[in-house]
Amino acid sequence: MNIDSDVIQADVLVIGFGKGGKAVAAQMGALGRTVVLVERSQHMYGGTCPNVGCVPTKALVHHANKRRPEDSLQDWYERSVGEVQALTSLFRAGNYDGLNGMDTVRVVTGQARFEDPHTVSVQGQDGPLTIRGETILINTGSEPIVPDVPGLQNSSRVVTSTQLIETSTLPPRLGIIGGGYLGLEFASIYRHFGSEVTVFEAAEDILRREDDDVSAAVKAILSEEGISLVTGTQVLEVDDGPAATTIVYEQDGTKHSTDVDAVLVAAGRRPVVDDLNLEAAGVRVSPRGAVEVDEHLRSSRPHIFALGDVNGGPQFTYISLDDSRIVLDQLIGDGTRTTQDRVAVPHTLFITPPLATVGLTETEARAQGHRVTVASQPVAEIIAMPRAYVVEETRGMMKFVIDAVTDEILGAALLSTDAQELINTVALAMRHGITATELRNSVYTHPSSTEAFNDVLGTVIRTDR
Ligand SMILES: Cc1cc2nc3c(=O)[nH]c(=O)nc-3n(C[C@H](O)[C@H](O)[C@H](O)COP(=O)(O)OP(=O)(O)OC[C@H]3O[C@@H](n4cnc5c(N)ncnc54)[C@H](O)[C@@H]3O)c2cc1C
Ligand SMILES: NC(=O)c1ccc[n+]([C@@H]2O[C@H](COP(=O)([O-])OP(=O)(O)OC[C@H]3O[C@@H](n4cnc5c(N)ncnc54)[C@H](O)[C@@H]3O)[C@@H](O)[C@H]2O)c1
Repeated sequence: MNIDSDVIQADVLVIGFGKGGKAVAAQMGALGRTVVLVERSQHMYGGTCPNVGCVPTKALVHHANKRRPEDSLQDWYERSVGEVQALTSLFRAGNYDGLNGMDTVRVVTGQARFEDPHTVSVQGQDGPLTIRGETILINTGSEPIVPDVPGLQNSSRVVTSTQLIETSTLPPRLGIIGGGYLGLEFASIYRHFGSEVTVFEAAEDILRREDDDVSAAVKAILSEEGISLVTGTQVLEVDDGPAATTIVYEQDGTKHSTDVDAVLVAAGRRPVVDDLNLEAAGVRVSPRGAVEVDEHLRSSRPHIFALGDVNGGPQFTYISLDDSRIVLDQLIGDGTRTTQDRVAVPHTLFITPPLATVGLTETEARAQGHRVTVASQPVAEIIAMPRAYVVEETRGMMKFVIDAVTDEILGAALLSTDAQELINTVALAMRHGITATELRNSVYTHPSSTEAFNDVLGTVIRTDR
């Protein structure tokens, strides 16, 4: 690493230890470029996903579902939180050592702030430092939005997802504001741990993008599990009492209230840009608060890129990773790859069983002018998939939306055990033009969940003539 009059020089300076930035850092470091990666918190080496996001929450899904009826709720929960924290520590250390252990890469711990378009100052554990980067990557992620509800900001029982998963006391009653990805996943996790859960969603319904049959199947599972979904609601007030917090809300013109022991804010996340002093760098921010980027992820300063949640794109770890491919293509490739190249990007909502989706819904496909064939089955009736019975999870359904003329797979919604894996096969098939008939007639291992495709794709429930 070149040290020139107290200024550290880097070929590549990465701000934030997110997925995309660390992938570029590792690749550029391996090519012999000097890389400095600045992360503001020693608890966040590796970024949101392995520390406070995907990994711990999916580990909690796993632990919550392993609880036996005879286990004490609190003991099981506390043990689970401990095990998940041990796992995240392991991943955190691995992330730090993996990068900092490279001769060409240095991880600096502290808050980064632009001084000019090429210079960043760092305050914190390793600071004060000044770092000059030829190329700079902003990869600072996102943070929870706390809605402007009276009492919410100051309530001692309001928590973010990060705070909740680190608290070893199970809230007997959990209120969740927001019924999106976070809200529904946490509702499922905490219900399985034994909390009474109420979700307050402002929109008229949850999963509005999904077809009615799919969202009805999800809602049936959630409500059979005892999760209360309050939709089309406005939370009016959050009121701390000595023993509980009262959530006052309005639904259908009537005021109601519910007492809870903890309130999880799950109302969306916004890009982290506030402390970066982007004005000093001449980097523009969009009206929605994200770093403005073009399809190659270059900001208004072409040597400064933004990757992951901070650029206002879809907030998923695999999108941040894909951002790294675009940036690497700019730095060392032929520079043709863009955000527009992404097709058939799948998503999974990790309730139990998970809901994984890709492509168009039936409604969207018709709206786009396709004549549609729908193949669908409840999981319990898929004879070719004994795995559902083997793992004792026969709830859910699988649905494929197929072009009735070309046999092209337009989309799928899989509410099923292993759906988070299955959907990647469907997405790959869609990307490579494999038809519904080909996917149906493929040879799959037995007993596996993929075998379901042999049955479901042959079970046409309606087709447009
Ligand atoms: C509870 C939860 C569960 C999720 N589950 C999933 C899931 O199952 N699957 C999925 O794909 N996605 C999931 N997500 C979303 C996913 O975690 C994010 O989309 C992804 O982690 C974003 O990564 P990133 O590269 O944008 O940056 P991040 O991983 O968010 O990293 C940004 C880093 O920048 C640091 N930083 C910020 N400002 C500064 C500064 N000024 N100086 C230095 N460092 C700074 C932060 O401390 C942080 O470590 C989940 C999110 C949450 C909150
Ligand atoms: N499995 C996954 O891939 C996964 C899991 C968790 C989070 N994430 C990512 O993290 C992002 C953030 O998750 P999220 O669930 O916070 O955001 P979200 O945008 O998915 O959902 C937020 C929900 O809160 C509702 N809402 C907003 N203000 C409200 C209010 N005042 N009262 C009631 N409801 C309100 C919105 O209508 C929306 O349904 C997601 O968009 C997703 O990209 C992904």
